[in-house]
Amino acid sequence: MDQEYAVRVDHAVVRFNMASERIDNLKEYFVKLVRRELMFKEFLALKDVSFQVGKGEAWGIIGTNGSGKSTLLKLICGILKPYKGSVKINGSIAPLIELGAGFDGDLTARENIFLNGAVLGYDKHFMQAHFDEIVDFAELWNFLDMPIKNYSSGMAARLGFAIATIVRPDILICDEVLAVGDFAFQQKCERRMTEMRENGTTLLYVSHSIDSVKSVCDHALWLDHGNVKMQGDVETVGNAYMEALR
Ligand SMILES: Nc1ncnc2c1ncn2[C@@H]1O[C@H](COP(=O)(O)OP(=O)(O)OP(=O)(O)O)[C@@H](O)[C@H]1O
Repeated sequence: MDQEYAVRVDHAVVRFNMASERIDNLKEYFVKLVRRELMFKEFLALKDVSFQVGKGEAWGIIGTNGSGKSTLLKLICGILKPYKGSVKINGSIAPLIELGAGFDGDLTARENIFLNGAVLGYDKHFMQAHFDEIVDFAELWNFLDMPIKNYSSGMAARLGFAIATIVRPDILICDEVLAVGDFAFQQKCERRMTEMRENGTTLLYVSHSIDSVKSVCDHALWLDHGNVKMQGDVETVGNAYMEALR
């Protein structure tokens, strides 16, 4: 019964330490450290977040700038560790979080497809078998031998999305990356997310577009200053959020 969840977050707290004064060089840092003059200001990006995502569910994570959405996704992917609380995952995760995080700017797109595949745990043969499908989806046949550093952010997002979704993960995590794609590509991504959902993939999706969240997700989690303001079905939570923004 307990294995029915894909993601379970229990009372998670994420803390960042920020130096509260400007330190100009390493020497000054150590002098202050030795004299115990170094002051840190703790900042809780997530204060007490609990929610559970069932297998096959699609959750939209919504909230204003700085409310903790990306921090929550990074916590779920294991990029960040909770200061308190716990995160449990059932299944393989494909994170699509930071644009080009799995890319090397000096390598060509062709090389990066294999590199990114390896990062996601897939061998060369698997990537070779899916190569055409990836490039077709990203619509980047004419730019395959260009180094990724010359790609626009939208082009890099297309390629990242095409790779992350070809591998059919159990759990797909998408941050705002899709926002940099043009409208036609956003529509294409939404269709693919819906199709993956129909095949049982669990989805966590951060977006500022409530319409997009409503069209792809069945649940929503509304974050506000690092706390859960509301969670539940996407219509109710999405509408309450829109109402609060007015
Ligand atoms: N590495 C870090 N060090 C210190 N503070 C951080 C760090 N990463 C994020 N924060 C802070 O945590 C808070 C939440 O950031 P987060 O990126 O999760 O917000 P968000 O909801 O995704 O915002 P946006 O809608 O603007 O993308 C912000 O106040 C941010 O400044």
